[in-house]
Amino acid sequence: MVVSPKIAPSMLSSDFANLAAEAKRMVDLGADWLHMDIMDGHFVPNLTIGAPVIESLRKHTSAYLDCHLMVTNPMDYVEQMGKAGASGFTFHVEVAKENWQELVSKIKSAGMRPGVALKPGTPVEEVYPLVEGEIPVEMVLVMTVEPGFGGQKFMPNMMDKVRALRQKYPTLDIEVDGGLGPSTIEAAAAAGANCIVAGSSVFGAPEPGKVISLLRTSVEKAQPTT
Ligand SMILES: O=C(CO)[C@H](O)[C@H](O)COP(=O)(O)O
Ligand SMILES: [Fe+2]
Repeated sequence: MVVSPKIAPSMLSSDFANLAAEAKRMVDLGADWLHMDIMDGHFVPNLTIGAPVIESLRKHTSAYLDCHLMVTNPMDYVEQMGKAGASGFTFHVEVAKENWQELVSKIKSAGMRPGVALKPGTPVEEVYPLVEGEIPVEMVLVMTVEPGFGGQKFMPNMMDKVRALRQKYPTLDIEVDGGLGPSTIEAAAAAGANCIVAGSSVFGAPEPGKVISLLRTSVEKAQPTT
């Protein structure tokens, strides 16, 4: 297998009042990562959680916290997110055109894994320099909905971006986020995505563990065997 599947339930769809228990439930059901959506009410028209919640959650889990920062000034969050115990720090390319090199370097120095995300309207070519940089990002997150809210409809035309990335970077972690579930995973896996964020399809299912394992099996089946 060239790249390993990472199934990341989006905690945005969890019961925030019981976050520690929800995180444990997802890990016990087979989640590889926990996807944490940080929104500032400015980059996107919604406000969620920040470093204090990551810090609280970190006391209850050793899971990989895959933090997706939908914020206008990601640089302002690096230090606090690192101290809070975030594992991955994925910022949006749309707000890091000038300073991405410094940002990636600071994310690494703060002990986190850097990733870059792109909105549906952003051309995939914009992230190539970040993947090929002197200090490269280690994951690209292709948004398959407009960022801001869970429960939206998957945009299949975003798979062209995933295909282009996979063709260019065979071992890169490529994450898809938004509207992923049993009815859309085949398209994403066939295009080459290996990190799968799923919120409403997991938390809304009668048996979330079955959805997690279905997502994993789809990614495994789509991988080349050599
Ligand atoms: O980044 C996000 C929204 O901006 C969420 O991670 C995403 O929407 C997950 O939710 P769902 O699987 O329900 O679409
Ligand atoms: Fe997300």
